[in-house]
Amino acid sequence: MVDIVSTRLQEVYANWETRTEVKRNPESARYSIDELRRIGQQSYRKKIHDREQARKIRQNSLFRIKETEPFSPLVKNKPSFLHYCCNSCTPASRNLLVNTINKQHMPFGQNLLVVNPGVSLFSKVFYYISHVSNLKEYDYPKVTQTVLEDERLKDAIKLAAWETASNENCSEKDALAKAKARAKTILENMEAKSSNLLLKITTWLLYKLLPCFIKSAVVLPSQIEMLNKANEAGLPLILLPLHRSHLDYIMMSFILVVNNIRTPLIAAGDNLRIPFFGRILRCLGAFFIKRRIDPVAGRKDVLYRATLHTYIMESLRAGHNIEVFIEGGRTRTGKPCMPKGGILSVILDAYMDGIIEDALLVPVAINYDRLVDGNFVREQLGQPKKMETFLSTIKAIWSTLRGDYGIVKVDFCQPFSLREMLKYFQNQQNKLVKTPPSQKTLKSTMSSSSLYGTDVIAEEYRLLVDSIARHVVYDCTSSMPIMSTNVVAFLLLNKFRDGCTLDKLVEAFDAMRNDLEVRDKDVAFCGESIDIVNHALDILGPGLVKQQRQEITEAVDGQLVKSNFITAIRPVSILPNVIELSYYSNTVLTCYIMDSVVVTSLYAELQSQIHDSMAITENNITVSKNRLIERSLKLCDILKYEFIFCKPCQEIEHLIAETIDNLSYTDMINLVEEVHLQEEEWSKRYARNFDDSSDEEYHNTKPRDAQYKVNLISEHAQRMEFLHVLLRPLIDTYTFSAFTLRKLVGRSLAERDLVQEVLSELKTNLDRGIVNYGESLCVDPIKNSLKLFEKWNVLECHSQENVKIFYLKDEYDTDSATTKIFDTIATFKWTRNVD
Ligand SMILES: CCCCCCCCCCCCCCCC(=O)SCCNC(=O)CCNC(=O)[C@H](O)C(C)(C)COP(=O)(O)OP(=O)(O)OC[C@H]1O[C@@H](n2cnc3c(N)ncnc32)[C@H](O)[C@@H]1OP(=O)(O)O
Repeated sequence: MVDIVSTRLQEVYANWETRTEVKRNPESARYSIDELRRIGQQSYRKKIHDREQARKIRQNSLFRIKETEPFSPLVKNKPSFLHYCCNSCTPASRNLLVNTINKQHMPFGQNLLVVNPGVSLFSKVFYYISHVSNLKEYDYPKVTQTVLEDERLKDAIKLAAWETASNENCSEKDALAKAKARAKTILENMEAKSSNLLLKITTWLLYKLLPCFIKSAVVLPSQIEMLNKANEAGLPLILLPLHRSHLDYIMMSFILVVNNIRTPLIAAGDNLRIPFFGRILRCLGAFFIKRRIDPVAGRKDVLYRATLHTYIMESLRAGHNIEVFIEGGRTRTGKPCMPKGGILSVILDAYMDGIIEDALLVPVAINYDRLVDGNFVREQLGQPKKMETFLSTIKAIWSTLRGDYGIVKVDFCQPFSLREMLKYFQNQQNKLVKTPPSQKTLKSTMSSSSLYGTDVIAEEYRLLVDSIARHVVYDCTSSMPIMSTNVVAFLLLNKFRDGCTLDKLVEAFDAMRNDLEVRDKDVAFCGESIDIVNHALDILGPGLVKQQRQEITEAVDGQLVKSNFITAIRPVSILPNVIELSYYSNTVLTCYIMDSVVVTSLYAELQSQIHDSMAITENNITVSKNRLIERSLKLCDILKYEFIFCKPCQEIEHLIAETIDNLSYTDMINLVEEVHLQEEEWSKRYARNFDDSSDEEYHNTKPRDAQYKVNLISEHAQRMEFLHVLLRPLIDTYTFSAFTLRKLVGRSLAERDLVQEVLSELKTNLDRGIVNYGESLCVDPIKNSLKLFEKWNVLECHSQENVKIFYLKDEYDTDSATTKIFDTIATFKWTRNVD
């Protein structure tokens, strides 16, 4: 247990040791500039080289290594399954399958859909039934009574009764009875009733059904072992997955059940409380919560909050594990959403109130070759979400069973101790605020009134919950399995938008595969790149990617000679298909986000000085590092609701500086050190990069500027353009959202209408060729941009009958003021005339 926690902490703050070493031993910070540059470049290149070597070794000895692993017995090759899969898929997929499933393990994990037949005759004939019936059972205590008897809930009931009595003019006794009945109903509608029997039946059913539409469900054996250890630690596990599909919670529970780990209670939106299925979900661990906690905006539903709060607290006390989809819904864009802190804050409350001694938080990332739930294109083009019904669920299940969705990969991150995490944040806060630790302690005494924590929440506490939530989402994103379809979609949209040959695509795929491994990403495919690319193209299908066999003829001695066939590949880059393709591509975008931010800022900086045509002709364009950092910071601020750029414990400025250094190591930009930088200054800055960010001495020394020369050699210019293109669709969305603000001058608009205005502005400009990317027409980023304008105090929003109404703040209620906002964002839009 201690191991898990300490490893986690080691991982999270891995390079501190190196930094502290530089700090402890100032001699090491006194290298010459050249030496430091050389060390930086060498270590970067060595990393790439080591990765490449490791990859080769892994590829050659993959199965030998796996055979010696201690976790193999559960999985065994089962001919009927392989036969079924191979018959139901295309030749390319079959190749990939034979490469992978035929072995005991997938090279990138273990396929959980395959079961060892066992030794007895019964288990050989009825291996699934035998396997499922031997699975471990757990006690899932109900907490109804303890919740209803909780003193704080009783207080909330009295408070709600008092409010009703004063508002509705009824007697206190009647109001109290009403409030009590309501609390009971809320609890009945909410609570889970996990049943071992139903879990086993469902597991058996899933063994039968999952292979109909997915080829394999892969997870690393070492992660399962880690979870098993954590499960045995006697602390509640808080599973925090990112949410992509309805299959997420099914896969999560399935993995836990088949590995004999206690299944959690899962916070499910009450839109899933549909007839029949709702009951089943409840018996499989779902507890239903309102998606929006206060139905009437501005009025807190005290009774509901208190019931939910107490229910979670008591469930934790009773030893349940909890699973929360921290984003509060499925991502519609393929990028992670910003986390919600409500339920996480209750878990923190449970620790602070001493109800649990600690909890293990487990970030989880799940990814699919193809999304089972169809796509979100309708919603992203402004149509309202269709609510789940009994009939729609049946239809969805039926169409899912007939589909081919490839591989599912689940990645469990290392659990981290809530207590350790809080201790760390507390230390950070103490250092920052410089108050004696005794005054800053987070461990509160039992809070007297903790109605969902609301009346005791300090801003500091909110930030703390928020930081943990962001940390979790960051961790999940970093370890998100990258599927073959993600890479292919990413390359097609950003590198080969006008099409390419299959050979070119495979070449680029290979290069990106290496690059992703260098970046420590979880690449969820193996085998020959050509097979993988074909598999991805099959899975994406002709709706998203067009493939055409073309005959190439050559003229020899004036005569046409028949030669080769080539396959031409072309992404379907028109609306609405391109939005779906960008969903798959966006998973990879998060891996390149910092590079793209810096390069986009570099373009913005160049745009402001591009009039110097002499510099271009002489191939002597330079930019200042500080200006680049400044612009990058601005861009990060603009896109702060789109991406979590770094962990809350990291400083974004450092990350940007590091990205600039990395770009210079790849020679895309070259440091012109002689111009401004003194040796001593460089040493200091280098030491600062390795330093604990809280060190006062370094905070107070503002580093001097450095100049970088942009390398215009074609290879580097192409790479730069590629990184630049990645953010252009989003920047277009934000620019036109800012442009539309002028429609609010002197009036207000409902959120839906405002979003429609931005969409139609984008559509008009897409038709005119001013907007180049169809994927810019996307509701989620538009809503995020409105959130940004609210944060910038440009927009104000109030709710009227649960509809958000937007209007401009007084100081921005003019054309010129809105134009300023537009200009701020449009700086990052590379205009055609200089393109
Ligand atoms: C073996 C085979 C098995 C098969 C397999 C079966 C599986 C069978 C299970 C099915 C299971 C389905 C699962 C579906 C998956 C979903 O349905 S995902 C959707 C539902 N889940 C979630 O949303 C979870 C995450 N969401 C939250 O935690 C949200 O905060 C809530 C609780 C939903 C509320 O959201 P909201 O109304 O938008 O309000 P929000 O702004 O978040 O804040 C609410 C309150 O929380 C508190 N709060 C919020 N942020 C903070 C903070 N940073 N610090 C402190 N307090 C905070 C405050 O009290 C706040 O109130 P105010 O003081 O602001 O008034």
